[in-house]
Formats: sequence, C-alpha cells, structure tokens
Amino acid sequence: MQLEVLAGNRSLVSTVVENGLRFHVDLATVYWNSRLAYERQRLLNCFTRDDVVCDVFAGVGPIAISAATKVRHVYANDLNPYAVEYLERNCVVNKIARKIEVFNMDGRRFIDAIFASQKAEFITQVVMNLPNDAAEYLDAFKGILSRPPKNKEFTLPKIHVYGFSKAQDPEFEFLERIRIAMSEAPSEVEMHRVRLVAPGKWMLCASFFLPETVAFAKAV
Ligand SMILES: C[S@@+](CC[C@H](N)C(=O)[O-])C[C@H]1O[C@@H](n2cnc3c(N)ncnc32)[C@H](O)[C@@H]1O
Repeated sequence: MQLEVLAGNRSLVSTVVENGLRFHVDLATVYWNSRLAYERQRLLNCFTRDDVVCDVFAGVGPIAISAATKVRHVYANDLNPYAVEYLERNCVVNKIARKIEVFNMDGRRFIDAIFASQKAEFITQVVMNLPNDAAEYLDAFKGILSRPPKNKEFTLPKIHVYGFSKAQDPEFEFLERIRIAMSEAPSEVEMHRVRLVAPGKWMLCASFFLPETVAFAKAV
C-alpha cells in the first residue's frame, strides 16, 4: 500500500505503544495495524504460562512479543526480512529476546521445519495471521508428525487461523476453506468475528485443535 506523508519529516519510521509494549515500525516496509490491538489482547487471554507459541506470520511481533511476556517460549517467523529486523529489535526493546526465537522463512517451510525438529512436541499454540491466504497454508500440517512423541504431556497444538469473508454466511465459507486445505474439517471450531474490514467483509479467527488424522496423515 502506498502511503503519503502529510506533515512532519518524510520518515515512515515510528514507535507504537500497545498494551504497555513498544514496537518500532517502518510503515514503508512492514505491516502494522493498531485496529487489531483488541484482537491481539483477546488471543493473549487464550494463552497460559505453560504454552509454547508458534507465530507463523509474526510481522514486527505484536502477537509474538506480547505472548512472550506470558508464555513459556515463542517461535516467531516472517518472510519479510525488514519485518524480521524490526521483530528482533522489538524483542530487545521489550527485554524479551531470551524467550523468542526468530525465523525468516516462507510460512509453509517454517511449519515443516519447526515440526520436523524436536521443538514439535512442546508447541501448544500456532497463530496464523495472514487473513488473505493463511487458510491455504493449513495443508502444511498434513503428516507433520510420524508418531506421537514419548512426552506424556504431549497434545496436538491449537491453531488460530485468520481469514476474510464476504459471504452471506462468513463462518461457513471460512470453515469450507479450512476443510479443503486440510482435506478434513476440524471438530469443535471456535469462530470469532474480529471486525468488519469493509462493508460486508468480515475478518474472522477460527481456533481448533489440529486433528490427529491430519497431523499423522500418511503421504499418498
Ligand atoms: C497481516 S500481517 C500480520 C503481522 C502480525 N502478526 C501483526 O498482527 O501485525 C502478515 C505478515 O505475514 C508476512 N508474510 C506474508 N507472506 C508470508 C509467507 N509466505 N510466509 C511468511 N510470512 C509471510 C508479511 O510479511 C506480514 O508481516
């Protein structure tokens, strides 16, 4: 999106304070939306101190860094190297760097890599905030685990995926996209209307536990 500076110096570099945390952003190169502050707080309220969170599309870190103030550990990823640079800087500014590991990969490769590693058995929450496309990345979870880990406390992660819908029944349409991507509908999906982003266009968040049949699916 092209931005125009109406007053002041020509720089689009700014500092935003959200829920007591400071975020440096360069609006020319990274994504920021203060309208999602309430949603980020809602999501944070779903996490506990025992959680290990994986933020696939982390941007400059508003979800990942606020999660890190509460949970056990966070893995934060973004494809945009400028976002990753600001994410790393924001981890330091907020004195949370020891609780976050930062990655700079495509989201699908990140899901593959992190679940192929020993970190997989500890991940309890996955956040996917790329509303245009995130649902179509869910196929990356097919067959990510070969067998249940030995860790007795192991549970499959809860996924929080964002999407847009202009349909008459936005929840139904979004669930269809999720079902098609995973080749299976998850059970007990919590659907949340985040906000109207344009007349008739909803941003939604669907939260559900990754189905066993998807995680342990055999390659065909
Ligand atoms: C809507 S922003 C959300 C950022 C952050 N979670 C927030 O709430 O501000 C989506 C982010 O996904 C990143 N992104 C886009 N395509 C990606 C991909 N294929 N893999 C990983 N990150 C991607 C963008 O660079 C952007 O930072």
